[in-house]
Amino acid sequence: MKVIIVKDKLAGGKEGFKLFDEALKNGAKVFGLATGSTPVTTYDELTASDLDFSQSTSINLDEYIGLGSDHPQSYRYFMQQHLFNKKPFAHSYVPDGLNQNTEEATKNYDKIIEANPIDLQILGLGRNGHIGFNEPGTDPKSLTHKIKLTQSTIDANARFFDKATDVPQYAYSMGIGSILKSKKILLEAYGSEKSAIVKAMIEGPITSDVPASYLQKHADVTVVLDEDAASKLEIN
Ligand SMILES: N[C@@H]1[C@@H](O)[C@H](O)[C@@H](COP(=O)(O)O)O[C@@H]1O
Repeated sequence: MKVIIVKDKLAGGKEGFKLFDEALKNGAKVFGLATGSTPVTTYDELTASDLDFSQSTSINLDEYIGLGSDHPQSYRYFMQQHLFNKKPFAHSYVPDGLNQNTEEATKNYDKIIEANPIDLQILGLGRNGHIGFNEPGTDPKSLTHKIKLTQSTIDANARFFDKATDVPQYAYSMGIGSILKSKKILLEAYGSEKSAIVKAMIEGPITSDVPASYLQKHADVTVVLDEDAASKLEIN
């Protein structure tokens, strides 16, 4: 893993932008995208730039089950607000949270990922080490699946909802196996509340207790951290 430590998330957004810029210039066609507060500064850099994604495809990691594209907390809505409305892609895929037929929803999404191999995947990091919504214990070979969110994830995401009981309990998520098939991976993490899990991801054993630790097996991962998120690392 290549680790880049920057002062703050604004500087992190610039590092993230560089990877998108470079990938696009090197012919990347498919971008795997993430939600959460972490990638926002990278998306801000992208929308402020003259990069053109109108011939590109985007595939998002995950979506809450039960929330449609017009729900302000759905990940489709988030992506429209933070990126797609300002920087359109030729095709933008997000799992269909309103499709209650798990078999159909997950298989459809796997077909999309198979037909569009991801050149660059951007990831955030859950406080319990999840990537996408792949909670601890998820099979490292997993494809798209329905997942029951852990209480820690529901609590962490409750800040975006009126009350904790409004947070959906289930989500569809691209699997760890699919994430690891991406050609290049960029993971960003900011803030001291991520420092322990960042250390476990980079310096700890590869274990299903910390899904992000599987990234140690991938040949081309760049981790962008601010000083707080990096504060527990040995290299610091
Ligand atoms: N499914 C998303 C993840 O993809 C994201 O990485 C995580 C961290 O969120 P944040 O970036 O706001 O810390 O939150 C959610 O659970």
